[in-house]
Amino acid sequence: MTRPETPHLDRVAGPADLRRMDDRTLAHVADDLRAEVISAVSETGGHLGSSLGVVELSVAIHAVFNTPVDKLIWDVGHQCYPHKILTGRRDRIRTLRQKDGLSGFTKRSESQFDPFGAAHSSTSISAALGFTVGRDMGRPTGDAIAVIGDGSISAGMAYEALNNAGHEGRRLFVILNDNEMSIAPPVGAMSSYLSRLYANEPLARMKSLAEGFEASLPYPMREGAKRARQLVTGAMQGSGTLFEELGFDYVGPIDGHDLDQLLPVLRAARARATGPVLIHVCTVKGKGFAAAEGSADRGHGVSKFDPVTGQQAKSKPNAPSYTSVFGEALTAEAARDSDIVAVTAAMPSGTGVNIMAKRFPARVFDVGIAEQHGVTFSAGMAASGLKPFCAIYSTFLQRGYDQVVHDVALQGLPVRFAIDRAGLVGADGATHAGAFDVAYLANLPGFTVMAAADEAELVHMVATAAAHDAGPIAFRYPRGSGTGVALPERGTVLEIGKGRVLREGSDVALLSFGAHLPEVNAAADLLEGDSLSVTVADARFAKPLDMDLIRRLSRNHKALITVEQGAQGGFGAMVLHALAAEGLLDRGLCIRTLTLPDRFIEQASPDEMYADAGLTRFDIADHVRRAMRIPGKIVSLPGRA
Ligand SMILES: Cc1ncc(C[n+]2csc(CCOP(=O)(O)OP(=O)(O)O)c2C)c(N)n1
Ligand SMILES: CC(=O)[C@@H](O)[C@H](O)COP(=O)(O)O
Ligand SMILES: [Mg+2]
Repeated sequence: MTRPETPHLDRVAGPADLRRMDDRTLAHVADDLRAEVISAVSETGGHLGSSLGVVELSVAIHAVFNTPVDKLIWDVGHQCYPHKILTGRRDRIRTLRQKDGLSGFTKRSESQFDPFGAAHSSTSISAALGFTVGRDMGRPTGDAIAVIGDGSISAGMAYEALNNAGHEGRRLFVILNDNEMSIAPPVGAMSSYLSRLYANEPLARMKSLAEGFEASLPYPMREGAKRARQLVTGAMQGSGTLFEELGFDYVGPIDGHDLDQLLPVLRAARARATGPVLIHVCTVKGKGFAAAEGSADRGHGVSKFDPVTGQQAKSKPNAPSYTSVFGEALTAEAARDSDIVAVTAAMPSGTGVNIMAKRFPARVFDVGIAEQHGVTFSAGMAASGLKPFCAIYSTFLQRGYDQVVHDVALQGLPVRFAIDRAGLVGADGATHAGAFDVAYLANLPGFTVMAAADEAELVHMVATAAAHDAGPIAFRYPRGSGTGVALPERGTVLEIGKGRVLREGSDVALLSFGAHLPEVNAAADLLEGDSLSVTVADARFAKPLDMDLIRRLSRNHKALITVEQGAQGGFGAMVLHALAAEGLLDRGLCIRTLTLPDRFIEQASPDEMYADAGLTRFDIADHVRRAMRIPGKIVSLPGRA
């Protein structure tokens, strides 16, 4: 595919080159940069819309601030592609999100221009404040600049940071990148508040710096700023913006695609700020690429596409996604039981609850990026007698863990946790890999923890969760397509704590928990080729464990191997504890617990990631052969500790 001509961008090896350019040239660089982002992402897929929205902002920040001495922290980091191109990574930008390629997020190990890694939202202001303290305590660090989106600033953590930063009063820059979009349209009172500020155009007031700041702006912006200040002050009857009430100087809103506004405002702020400043920048998600700007999610996450038409490459899966099966099954249960409600934290389509929302809009709640609140809100609804399904990705639920423990588990409330993206997810990499949920849930008293081996099992688990009022219950399932099994007309309520045996053998028992079952079955086939007689069982439950099944497997086989798509401390650990407690390990049973290794797995395709983790069918078979001491058959498994 022909690549765009980018003569101005070609002159930029790093931000220092931007600082030598005049403002007109910077505008040309921005145009080239936009073309380069579109061209690169058309080959890799990724977070296109957010990156296109900050092209001018990326140029302006690097042109005005002294990065990497000044610390630029992108919230979430999904909008960092222009930043990567400008900071010496252009030659690798077409490896984005691939094995051994550039991360799709900021990453400390990748560049000195990424001072703080991210991928989960709303951390940037806290991290930036940390850098300012480092600076003020003599560390070799300059200014700290956090760039945070209107979606991400709706999270509790961002308010905690604003509150603390306003109180600290240290010189700190927060740039609010307001594109009036999250992944879905943003929700909540904060979003409405920002829209009202947005409506107060034209721009600029800055309470303590106001006169000097306005004087430093070029005419006619100076006049606009003065007018806006009077207008806003009048309109708000003398009160400041929320940010000012929190101790920040507020500048804005300004047009984030106009370098003639961005550059002078950033320069003035940099020259004059003595305390925390919030610069409110309005941008368009997907800016400059019609297919992105015109799509419902503004090109938030795209697969490879035609850079001219924007047409995305669509793979044709031969099975529905787990997410859509969950959404349909939940909707079917909700149709039968009007007490069922659902909660999502800003991911209605990612979690599939949008399917229920179409039919029962009043019973589906998008709380914004607010996992902690989402969990306790669900707990409150459960306490009132409703049946909440709290649908949150495995890694994002980590953020609501104390709420899971303190508000749900401790009170024994029947919140149903639908945990999508369990296991390795591919291109988003380690930050989004759902590795820990079994370990962090199965140790909680009273919790029931299930994992779906295929999409039909998922339907049964939704029915089981709907029927389960005895306490909290969770079911996990992976990203992507199911296995293609036939789906039941209606889910069957599973007996709590009962697994199932899928094939009976006598030498070795493979006890699978969750969606790795096809790989476990394939390993069993390999082992049967070695004349081993193999039992394959699907545990279904990590808690409570099916002790009858585990006793039987441990007594009737020479080896018992557990397999799961999760970290150490999860299902295998539960089985080991139970076996040890019953003295079943004392009789020479050979047992192995196959989990993800004790390290983070870098981005690649899910299959490549499981190979890296040592969890392919060949790895499983080799573990069995080693356990059974069958030398000579073992395939080498280098370095997978
Ligand atoms: C804790 C957490 N929850 C959910 C997400 C998923 N997520 C990634 S980007 C995003 C929307 C962010 O919106 P905004 O900050 O406005 O940035 P924009 O995409 O509009 O540029 C969401 C919900 C996440 N990364 N982290
Ligand atoms: C940046 C972010 O957190 C989301 O956009 C995430 O990449 C979505 O992942 P899925 O594609 O699995 O929904
Ligand atoms: Mg946004």
